[in-house]
Amino acid sequence: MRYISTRGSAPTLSFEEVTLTGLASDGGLYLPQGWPSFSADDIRAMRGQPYAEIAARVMAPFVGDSLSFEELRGLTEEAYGRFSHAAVVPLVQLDHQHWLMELFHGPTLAFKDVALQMLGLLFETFLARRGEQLTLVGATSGDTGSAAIDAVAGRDGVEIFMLHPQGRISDVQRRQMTTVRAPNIHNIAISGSFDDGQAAVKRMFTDTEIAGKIRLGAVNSINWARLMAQVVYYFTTAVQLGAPERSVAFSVPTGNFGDVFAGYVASKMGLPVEQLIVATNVNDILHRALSDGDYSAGTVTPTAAPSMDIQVSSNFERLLFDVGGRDGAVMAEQMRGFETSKAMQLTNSQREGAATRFTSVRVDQDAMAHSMRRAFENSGEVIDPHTAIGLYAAYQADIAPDVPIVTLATAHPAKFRDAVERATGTRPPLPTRVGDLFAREEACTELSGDYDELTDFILTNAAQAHG
Ligand SMILES: Cc1ncc(COP(=O)(O)O)c(C=O)c1O
Ligand SMILES: N[C@@H](CCOP(=O)(O)O)C(=O)O
Repeated sequence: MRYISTRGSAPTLSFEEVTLTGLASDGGLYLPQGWPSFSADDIRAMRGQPYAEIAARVMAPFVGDSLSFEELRGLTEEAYGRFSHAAVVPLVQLDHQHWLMELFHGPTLAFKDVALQMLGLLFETFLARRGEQLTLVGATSGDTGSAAIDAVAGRDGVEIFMLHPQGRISDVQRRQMTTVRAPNIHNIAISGSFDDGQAAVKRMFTDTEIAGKIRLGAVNSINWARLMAQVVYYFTTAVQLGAPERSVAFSVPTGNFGDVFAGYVASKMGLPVEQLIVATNVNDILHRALSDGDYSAGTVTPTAAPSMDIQVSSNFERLLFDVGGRDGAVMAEQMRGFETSKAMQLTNSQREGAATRFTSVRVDQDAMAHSMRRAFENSGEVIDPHTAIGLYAAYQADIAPDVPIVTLATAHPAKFRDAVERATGTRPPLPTRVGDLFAREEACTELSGDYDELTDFILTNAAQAHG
């Protein structure tokens, strides 16, 4: 399997190279040259298999010859052995048509663990094999940060600089990052939004001065391996609900468009996906883009679902490239325009291509709170604000009554205790695996977010730069 950039002028790479590279040197995102496909028999044969086995089967065509199947299965067993639920990603039925896919049983209580536990092991395996080191840079609106830090803390060959928007994430999210003590972990709080942090991180990957000094790697979903690992749970869930004989719809709380894009990949691989419902909060660039072609970024509004407070959705570029005819030159031109004006109009072929699989719903703060209350009162389920947005959209969407609709429960409610308590009157306790979070000491550097200040800080503190 080879990987190509959405902007057409970066070198094509193997899976091992793409995992260690992150963003393409032309500023684009890497995608497989073609989509692997599974037959109905392949999908049927997944029924009853453990999560780690299905994960290895789904990832194998993407990994190609970078790992043998046995090596890959060894890694999936190790990664998913760290989850606190035997099913890894269990399903909970709410009523005759609605299910929750619980993605928060990993070490840091959000869906990011599913991919980042795997990515940490991939980094370790590939770097040891090459005898190389990697400096990871990432931006987080709350969950990627802690999952990435947990996945690499104390590991050889990697260090991480994680940027979060100061004051715009929950206390639990912040402490899950800043209380981890290991010499290879650097937390940075910047003034501004997640979008500001993500823009700085992306710029670092095309900065030749940095490339001359350290090797950078990505933990955000700009890294293809992140998305690959997220494709798996669409398969494990759909086969439990009757695939390949039965089609399933998914409602996905969306920000950076990574999780829902993984669902799109699953459908390209042959999984019968009825529809992908993109659920946004009031930071609704994706809803506007999918409903009337207007992809224009406004300022980010802080909400009670802070992990989705995103206006520039990185992975949307992957979708536009794929549905728009995979023309790197056209995509590069379109994205250059967007980077200058922060606005673009989707072409007709992009709109039509997206409409074949995606629909969208914008969920405001009142609807989100109503959704948390309704889940609690009707089913006794305490759900977090992000999941509530997905579930609200699931009930709004126009899906035939015999099609199961699965909402991705992307975070544990305890991560957002204040918002959950306000909506439901119930304060979820912290699970024991993070029980002493508020007794631990925090460590974090505060920076303005200015690009030169950030890169100076990274180059001054990166062990690799001095190694
Ligand atoms: C809890 C939670 N839900 C939903 C999302 C949105 O996912 P994505 O950015 O992949 O669209 C995020 C952040 O990514 C998140 O942390
Ligand atoms: N919601 C994310 C934002 C980063 O998205 P990613 O999937 O590209 O890492 C977060 O919680 O940090």
